[in-house]
Parts: sequence; C-alpha cells; structure tokens
Amino acid sequence: MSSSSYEKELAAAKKAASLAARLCQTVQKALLKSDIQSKADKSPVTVADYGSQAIVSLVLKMELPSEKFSLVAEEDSADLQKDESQETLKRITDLVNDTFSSEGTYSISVSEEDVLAAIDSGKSDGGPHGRHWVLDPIDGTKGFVRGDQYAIALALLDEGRVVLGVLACPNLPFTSIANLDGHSSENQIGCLFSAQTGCGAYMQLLHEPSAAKISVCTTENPADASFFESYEAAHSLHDLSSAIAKKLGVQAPPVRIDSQAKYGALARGDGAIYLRFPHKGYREKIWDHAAGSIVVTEAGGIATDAAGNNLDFSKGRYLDLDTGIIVTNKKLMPSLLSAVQEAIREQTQSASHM
Ligand SMILES: Nc1ncnc2c1ncn2[C@@H]1O[C@H](COP(=O)(O)O)[C@@H](OP(=O)(O)O)[C@H]1O
Ligand SMILES: [Mg+2]
Ligand SMILES: [Mg+2]
Ligand SMILES: [Mg+2]
Repeated sequence: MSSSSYEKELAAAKKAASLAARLCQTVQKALLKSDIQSKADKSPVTVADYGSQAIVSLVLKMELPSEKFSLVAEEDSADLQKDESQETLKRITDLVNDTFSSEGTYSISVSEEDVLAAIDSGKSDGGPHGRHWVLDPIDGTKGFVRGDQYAIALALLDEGRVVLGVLACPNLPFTSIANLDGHSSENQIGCLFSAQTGCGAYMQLLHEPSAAKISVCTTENPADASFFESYEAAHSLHDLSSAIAKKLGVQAPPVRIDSQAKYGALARGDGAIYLRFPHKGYREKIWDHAAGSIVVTEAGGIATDAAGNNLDFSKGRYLDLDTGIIVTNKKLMPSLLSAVQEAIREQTQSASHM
C-alpha cells in the first residue's frame, strides 16, 4: 500500500473543512430564526449547512483542478430555488464571500448562481468505482442550532473504500471530554481530526498548523470504559444502549453528544465505546459515518454494524447494514458484540410477547 498517495487530497480536505468551519462558527455565534429551515423529512437545515457545502465544494475544485470531481453530499439546492428563499440565498452567498475574504487565501467572489451550482455538485451517487468525495456540511444540525457540538465531515472514497477523512469539530474542547457531556471550562476549543489510510489518525487545534498522532483507549475492562451516544433520543435507542452497557459491566453513565464529534472523541481515547441504534426503518447515510469511521480505525479502533460486519461505503448514498453501528477498540469488540446481540435478542423477544 502506498502511504503517500492521498497527501494532496488530504491537504485540500483539511483546508476545505477548516474554511467551512469558519463560516459555521460565524453563523452559530449569531444564529437568526430565519436562518433555520425545515426539510421535507422535518429535519432542520440552516444557512450554515448550505454555506458549508458550497465552500467545501468550491475549495476542493480550486485545490485539485486536474482531478475529476465527484461529490456525494447531504444538501441540495431545491428549497433554495423557491421564490420565498431569495433572501436566504442572498444571505448564504454573502456568508460564503465574507468567509473567503476574511480568511484571505482565495481572492474570489461568487454569485448566487455559483453558490447553487456548488451546492448541487454534491448530487453524485458514489458507488464502488472511482473516487468520490463524501460530505456532511454540518453533521449534528440539531446540536448546531442548540449551540452544542457539530462537525464538518469530509471523506474520500476510492474504489468503494474510505481512504481519507477529516472532521472539523469547532466546539469540541482540545482536551478530554470524558465525564463532561461535551462541555468544559477549557479555553482551547475547536479540533480538526484527520486520517489517511495506513498512516494513522491525527488531531490539531482548528486553524492551527501542528498536528499530533492520536489513538483509541485500549482498555479491555468494561468497568473502565465509558460510552458515547446521540444526544437526540430520536436518533438512537437510548434504552437499548443502556441495556448493553449494563450487560457489559460499564459503570459510567452515557456521554451524549451530537455529531461525528463522537468518533473524534473516541479516536483520541475520551471514551471507549460508541453505540448507535436508530429506530426501525431508518437508513443510515454514508456522510454520517465515512469520515468518522476512518478517523477511528486509523486510531486503532473498529466500527461495525450490530452483526459485526465492516461498514460498506460502496453501495451508493446509503449504508446497507444490520440494526445499528458499534465502535470500540479491538480488545473490547468481541465482548461488546456479544452484549449487543444478546440485548437485541432479548428486546425482540420481549416485543413479541407484548
Ligand atoms: N431518525 C433518525 N435516526 C437516526 N439518525 C437520524 C435520524 N434522523 C436524522 N438522523 C441523522 O443523525 C445525524 C446526527 O447524528 P447524531 O445524533 O449522532 O448527532 C443527522 O445528521 P445531520 O445533522 O447532518 O442531518 C441525521 O443524518
Ligand atoms: Mg441533516
Ligand atoms: Mg449528518
Ligand atoms: Mg448534515
């Protein structure tokens, strides 16, 4: 395996995610009611989700002009093209231009049409062949709106495998959040995680140059392990996770935080387990896990579905998986997997006896 083959792409991804994070930070500080809209599935989207997607798409194209560009991204411009969205589109365009000019690397000015086109370049279906960027412009929009954790998550697929990933987490403390529920009095806030296949995982302060290697916590003893899960109960069955934690012998209460900041925190050893069990019928999207999973695996962890299968990012925009996603270190995985399967069996049995 050539370890330097994605160096250029990784550098571009870090630039793109950091710049998008600037836009998001500006918006989160002064979030207006009119900045938040509701999508067809009732989930929220904000001017920052759109602005972030436009910036990442524009920066990747400027940084890698000679590469064929394919982007699988969460948002599209359909709602922004409506008459009632004119003000919103203008606000997004101003935010994008203000971000470019305040940061200073790129002296460009984009039009509303450029912004719509940049957002819509994210309509690729991905798949098993060639290279595809995978972007969640704001992961954890609900956390973003609440003023909590969120992440800009960007990964590159090559022949169906995630080969690099970047997670910008503007509100994540630089030091451990174990037992802090995502909050801390620490004054250094904002992390950039990055990983390239075969090269390990790194973390740096967002907007600072020097990165340090990170690794997962290697405890084998569940009594020392704490676990992460979604803040939003609608996104993951909290009862099932607590049943699993109890079976395993985990003592600490769950650490509930939004977004793929969970993968970042796990990759640097703040906790040892991440459990995610969506309600029945929910289909996971690749942009919710691509960047996070490579950051964790390059830090020495593993991410699988509830049956123990590796996550397969080659099937298009959705992940096709059994029941849920579990992430931990290699030593704990076998016992975690049995606890998960036993808890799911018991839950299914008790449901069928009702
Ligand atoms: N009913 C549901 N079950 C599971 N995940 C859901 C969900 N509704 C939305 N999500 C996903 O959960 C993501 C946030 O994860 P978390 O709970 O870990 O913060 C959302 O990402 P976005 O915020 O990018 O839309 C969204 O894709
Ligand atoms: Mg969303
Ligand atoms: Mg998401
Ligand atoms: Mg999102």
